[in-house]
Amino acid sequence: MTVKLQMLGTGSAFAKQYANNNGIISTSSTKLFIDCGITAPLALHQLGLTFDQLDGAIITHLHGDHVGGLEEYGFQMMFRYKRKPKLYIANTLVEPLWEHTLKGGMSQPGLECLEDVFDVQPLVPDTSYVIDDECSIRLIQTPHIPNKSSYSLLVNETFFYSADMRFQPQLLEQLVQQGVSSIWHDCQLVGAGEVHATITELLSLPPAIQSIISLMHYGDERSEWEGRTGLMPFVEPHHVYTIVT
Ligand SMILES: O=c1ccn([C@@H]2O[C@@H]3COP(=O)(O)O[C@H]3[C@H]2O)c(=O)[nH]1
Ligand SMILES: [Zn+2]
Ligand SMILES: [Zn+2]
Repeated sequence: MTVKLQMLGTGSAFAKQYANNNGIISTSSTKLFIDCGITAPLALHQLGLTFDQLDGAIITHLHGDHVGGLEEYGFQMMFRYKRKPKLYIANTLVEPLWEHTLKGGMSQPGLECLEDVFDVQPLVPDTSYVIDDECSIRLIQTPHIPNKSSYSLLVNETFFYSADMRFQPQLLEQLVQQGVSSIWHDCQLVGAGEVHATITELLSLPPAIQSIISLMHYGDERSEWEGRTGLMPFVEPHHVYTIVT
């Protein structure tokens, strides 16, 4: 049972040296985007991949660096590849993703809801879903923007992918106690962490937790922080990581 994760990009929403923090999670039989932001179509192309090589996407929340590539993904799959990709998304985000994000560009006769474009798999948060023999996923609602739903992702109950979330030391502690052995966390290197965890906050975690954290969703200042992130390495874009063995 092996699950791999390759990041198309590891950058913050405003980063220009690193593409949006979007990944491709894969098992021997399934390949899914984790988020599909503005830069995802180009980043995918630069990796030598095409949309039809993926089975679908898992979506964490509705910011452009996480969903801004879905219009092109949906249209390419519809008109070029003639197949509906799976869209794993929290049940609370199905309607807003269509009404507030995609409808303006995608609605036309025959395309009137998200289900007309994607094979929508609405996920109930805190519930585990089997993707295939090797992989299960569970969404956990985590705080990001006040009054907006946003989710982190637990893979096989052992790998935690924060997506975008504020510093939640108690949650991280609890996850470790429940058996999580690897955490990929978004990280704001400069400025106040209003909607993301800052590096200063993450550096305050006990060494035992830091030692299982890798940093993603970082800004273009990354090079100034090499060697200054405690026990927490940066996730490298394009590197293929085995996240579950
Ligand atoms: O209240 C807010 C809302 C947003 N923002 C910025 O806009 C970005 C949107 O994508 P993101 O969630 O990856 O990162 C966010 C921040 O960089 C912010 O600083 N404060
Ligand atoms: Zn983001
Ligand atoms: Zn966000």
